[in-house]
Amino acid sequence: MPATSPLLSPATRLLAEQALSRSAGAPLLGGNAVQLLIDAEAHYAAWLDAICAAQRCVLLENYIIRNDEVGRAFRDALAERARAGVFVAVVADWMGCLGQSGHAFWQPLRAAGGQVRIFNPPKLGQPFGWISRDHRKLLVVDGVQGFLSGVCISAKWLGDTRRGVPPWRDTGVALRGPVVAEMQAAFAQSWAEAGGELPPFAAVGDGAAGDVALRLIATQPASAGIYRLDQMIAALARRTLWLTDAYFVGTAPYVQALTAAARDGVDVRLLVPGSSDIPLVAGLSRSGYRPLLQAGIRVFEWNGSMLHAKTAVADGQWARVGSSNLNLASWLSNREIDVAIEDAGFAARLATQYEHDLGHATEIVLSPRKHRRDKLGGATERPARTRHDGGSSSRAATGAVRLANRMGAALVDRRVLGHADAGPLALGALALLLLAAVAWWWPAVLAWPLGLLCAWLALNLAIRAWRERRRRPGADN
Ligand SMILES: O=P(O)(O)OC[C@H](O)CO
Repeated sequence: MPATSPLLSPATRLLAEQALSRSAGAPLLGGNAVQLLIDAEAHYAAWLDAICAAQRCVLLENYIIRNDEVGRAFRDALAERARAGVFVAVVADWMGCLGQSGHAFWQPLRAAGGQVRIFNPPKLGQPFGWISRDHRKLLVVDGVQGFLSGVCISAKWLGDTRRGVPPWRDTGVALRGPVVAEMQAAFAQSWAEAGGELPPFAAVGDGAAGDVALRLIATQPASAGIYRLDQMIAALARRTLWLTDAYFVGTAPYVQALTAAARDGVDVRLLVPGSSDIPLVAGLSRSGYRPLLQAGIRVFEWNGSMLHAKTAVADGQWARVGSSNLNLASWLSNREIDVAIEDAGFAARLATQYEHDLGHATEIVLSPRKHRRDKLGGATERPARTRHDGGSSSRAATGAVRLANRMGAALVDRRVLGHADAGPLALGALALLLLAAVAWWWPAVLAWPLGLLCAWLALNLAIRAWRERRRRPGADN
């Protein structure tokens, strides 16, 4: 499947290389060194070590940076480097950080000379602009060391020993080599999007640091590189495709790609949280298991506090690690950053970790009457649930999209619905019945919010029209 796979002839390999480059929108870069990072403790140690040793610049972009002991350790390390004359720039997402950290949290860093930009706060003229989030987890230091991951900066990832909550399971990588210049360029785009250009830096180290070939896929809203790549990998996999995801809500084309691979005999596995920080989404994700299981895909639920990793490993040759969840928010509307690695050594390390993770997971199997959960050998009991503070843009979106998909399919008879669709459909029917009752007896309860929504949209459209009218002709060229 991947271009380097020994399973392919040279001609097929060339074709696969072309297909992967075009679908990802990213060329294959050789000469890199990659280190696998497992769980937040290893991440925070490596990230803080790199920040504390920075001599020229630190570029940090993260969806959530929380005002707790972990967030403050990062902020203080960044402030110390800024005081020492290092260029420090931080992009944090407005929605990810909502209720997690505010203006006052960043004051010490700004006072030390560091710069902080909050990505995409609500703006007049963009009533649905909030949907697009900066969901990346990226750190670049001195142009020579880069990190990307699923890990945010929050003590939540470390668990809570007093309450018996183990650390979250998450995955990232530390990178050196030519890819770091690409990571820096990806940060520069987010920085510019959040308010203005980065100052020019001295040339970054782009010399070879190892022998790993990879693609850096830094997506922007609607660029969909990861969406195309995920489907392409499902199409090209020949023996194994092992996926881990925190908020899986597959679209029909993606589920079709996975089921087609499984029906061709590919060993397709999906590892998802058993106890999610968003129980509603976990429940809705579960309702999508049946078509996967019926096609022969093996589904596993993690028994720990929360599985937050976003990884894929295929045919012992290809691996993906990063911030993208397998759902529409990540595929189409967010800024994400992932790395697709074509290296047997790295793929073997990730596959070994996957098998280790399955030792702490419960396999979900179909039974004639209901789903039955089979424990794997060595599986552990599920610990206490995680706290439900903090938010992901994926969460509400994934639940709403799945429910809307089911209802849409039922109403227009677009696809065959199964037993597992009954629950969401009944929920939708109940909600619509309640709405109908409210509209009948208390119309003002619906009319007022609808009127306000229309006024709000009208105001935003008018502002947008006014701005467009004031733009100089040709300003887009
Ligand atoms: O959107 P994610 O995947 O970074 O997840 C964020 C967490 O859900 C925060 O609780």
